Amino acid sequence: MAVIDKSILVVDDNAEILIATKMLLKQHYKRVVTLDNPHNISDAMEKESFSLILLDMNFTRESTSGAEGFYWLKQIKAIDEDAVVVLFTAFGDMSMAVDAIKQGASDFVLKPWQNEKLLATVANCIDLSAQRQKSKKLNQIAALSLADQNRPFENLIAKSPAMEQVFTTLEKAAKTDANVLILGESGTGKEVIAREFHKQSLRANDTFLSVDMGTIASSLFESELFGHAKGAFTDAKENKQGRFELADTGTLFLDEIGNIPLELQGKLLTAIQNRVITPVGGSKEISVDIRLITATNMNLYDMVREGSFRQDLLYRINTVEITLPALRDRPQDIPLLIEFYADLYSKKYKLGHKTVSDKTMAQLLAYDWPGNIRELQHLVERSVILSDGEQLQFQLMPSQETQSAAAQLDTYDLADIEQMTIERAIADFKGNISHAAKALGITRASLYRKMEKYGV
Ligand SMILES: Nc1ncnc2c1ncn2[C@@H]1O[C@H](COP(=O)(O)OP(=O)(O)OP(=O)(O)O)[C@@H](O)[C@H]1O
Repeated sequence: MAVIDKSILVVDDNAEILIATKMLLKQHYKRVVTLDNPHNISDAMEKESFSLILLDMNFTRESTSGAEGFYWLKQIKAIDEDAVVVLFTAFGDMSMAVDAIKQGASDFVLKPWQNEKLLATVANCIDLSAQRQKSKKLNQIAALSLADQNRPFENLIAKSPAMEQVFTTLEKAAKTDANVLILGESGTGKEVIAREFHKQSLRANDTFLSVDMGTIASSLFESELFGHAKGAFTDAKENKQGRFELADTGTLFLDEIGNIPLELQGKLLTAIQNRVITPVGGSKEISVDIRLITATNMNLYDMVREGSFRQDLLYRINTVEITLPALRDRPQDIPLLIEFYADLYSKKYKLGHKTVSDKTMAQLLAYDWPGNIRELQHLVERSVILSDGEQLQFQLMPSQETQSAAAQLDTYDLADIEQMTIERAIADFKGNISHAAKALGITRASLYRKMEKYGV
């Protein structure tokens, strides 16, 4: 019979019981650790993770109340609330069993035990806990992916020669586990390409987890990435897995990698190098198997020169490096993208087929597209909704000069001033949302909210 790669801890003051359980369990489980003194439990748990702990209920001679078992159960749960504990007692009764389960034990075994029954209980509890862990992980992934569910589509429009180069690299590198760095202006499709890498990789059937480092408060970076132990800080009410652990066996996409503060860059480097993380407030290292893809619209090479990005981290994440062309540099794709989104939004809003006149298309081709495909997508959506008749009309963003003149308009309306300032910042930073948000003194997330509000 195959031995399962799991560790089990048995705690009992009776040496014969320890020997007997060890001999029995060793035939089925790779590692069985025994302790005759419950005071050593926390040390043992610090050193390794156990899939199950078999715990005696009475340690002091003459003791039959089970109170000690309940005490140690509580201690174990305080160290790891997900620990699977099966209690052992010679004096079990139903009410004690119910109490033990209420206090977090997974099951109860009466001594003397029948080997078959003990093995079945251990196997069931381990299975149940694995299922619980899996569904906990899926729930956390589902919560994180809620925003993704609103993505209108997964298609990729790219026929231009500039994008061909990108696809050649993608085809060569997708099936390897090499780290990938995707560079490019905001809205050029970095996340779309990262997803494509995942879809074409050997991990395609596993999780793709995207984390926008631009929207996480810097005080929470570490716990978001590496997780935290219960009690690690005031709000840490329970153990929480970080994004590295949630993406285990899949792909982790760290967007806006340039936003990671220097102090965390070293920790990130260690995690990527060793594929091992330690949750905040935790003492145990956890191995993670992830494929790392990162992206940014910042110039990481300049940041290395300025000392705000670690060179060793850059060389670790850029094994494969792709720079996505700006939309203005792939004009062949503009008509295809406009057609695609016009069709998508016409169907979405049930507004009938829409077309673009040659004159309008010429204007669109000559336009600079500072916000790249994201801007095109929003413009087409707005145009589908607002254009009268079958032909689409567009309101293109005024040039920087017109924008500056507009900013000097004499108005006291705060909302107007806010909108103008936002438009000016976006134009000044050529659609780079991170830089514009920084200049405006707000987060990227709140800049996006304001852009939505003003229809920028
Ligand atoms: N090739 C493409 N075909 C169709 N739509 C695309 C393509 N590339 C990107 N898009 C769309 O453009 C929008 C912006 O793409 P994405 O979020 O991937 O850009 P980004 O470069 O990651 O932006 P940011 O730097 O702001 O995070 C998305 O709505 C995406 O669906």
